[in-house]
Amino acid sequence: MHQKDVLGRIENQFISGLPFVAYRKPNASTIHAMLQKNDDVHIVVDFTESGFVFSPFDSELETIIFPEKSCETIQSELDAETEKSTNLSPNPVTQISQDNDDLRYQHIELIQKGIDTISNSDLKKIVVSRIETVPISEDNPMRLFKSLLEAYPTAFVYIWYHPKVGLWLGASPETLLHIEGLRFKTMALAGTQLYQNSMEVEWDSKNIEEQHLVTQYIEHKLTPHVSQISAVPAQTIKAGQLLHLQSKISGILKSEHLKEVIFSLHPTPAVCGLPKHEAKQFILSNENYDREFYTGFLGELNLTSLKTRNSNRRNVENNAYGTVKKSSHLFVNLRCMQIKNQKALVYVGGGITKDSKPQNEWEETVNKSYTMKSVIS
Ligand SMILES: C=C(O[C@H]1C=CC=C(C(=O)O)[C@@H]1O)C(=O)O
Repeated sequence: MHQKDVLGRIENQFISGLPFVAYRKPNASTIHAMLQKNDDVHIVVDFTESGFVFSPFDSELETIIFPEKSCETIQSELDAETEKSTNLSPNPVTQISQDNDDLRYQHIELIQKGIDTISNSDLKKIVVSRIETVPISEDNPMRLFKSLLEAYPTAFVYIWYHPKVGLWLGASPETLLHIEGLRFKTMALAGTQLYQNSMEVEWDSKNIEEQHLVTQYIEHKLTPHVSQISAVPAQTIKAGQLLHLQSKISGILKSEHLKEVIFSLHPTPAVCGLPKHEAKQFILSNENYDREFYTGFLGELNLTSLKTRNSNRRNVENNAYGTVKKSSHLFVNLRCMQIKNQKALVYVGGGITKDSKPQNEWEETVNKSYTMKSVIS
């Protein structure tokens, strides 16, 4: 299939009010889409199901799945034109409108409350977030999806729709879990600064410590579930016009049962805080809005693929005996927006520690908001 055919099929699905997801994995050139055949809301029971999952921030709430068996799956390679990045330039942080003054005041108050709570408790980190509402004239979300594909080739770019739940788009830089058989990969992502034409940047102690806390937490939480685990030292990575610190963590799981592994991580300190329970309580009582699926996770769950034994083998007969491998590829739902009533609800947040400076943390959320806003206006 060609890209325009896949985009045409998902557009028809949208017009018909039927659920679908379309996505492109980081640095990949294939668009995948799953089109559900009716508008039932399917809920995950135990994470042994196969399909595409969409899970909210609050892990007490239900995870939605487009089950593989209830969907038509289609795919296409990206057009050459879509594949090359448009290299969006960063919008200046100085364009702050009157509306933004109120948002700024409220968010700085929340950040300060986070810092005070950390100073007077055992909390080490809290990720506080906000929502920004942007009017949109665009009535065709496929164009937004196409712009995201063009702008963010290294991100997990998606559009997800269910008529009974909502319409979401995003370009996430963060893998929650990638599992093939028993092998897993994940990452500890934290720390943010604006990209200014160089990857050779210095990180201050606040960002280094914040990212280190995330790495330690992930290693600690995964230890009971793995027979092997290792983390590489943090590196600077680019996500749109932002830089983050990232450590890659990988190893071997003890069992294929994913539910415990997923929820030992989710929500990670990259989106919630440390200790997890106390940070989540702070968020639910103080943010004053519902994160819904922002900082939840989404992606392929238990999809099967046939791996041939050895593609170099001369013995063609042997190649016929491949092994069926299950794989899951889940991403954290960051740098995302929900489209509702001709408006884009853009979600942004950042990690607060005892060393946070409220004005800097505010500006960080403004910078993060441009990942979505740059494709809207
Ligand atoms: C919570 C967000 O980012 C997280 C991921 C990377 C860096 C982050 C930070 O520097 O605070 C956040 O933990 C967001 O983009 O809304």
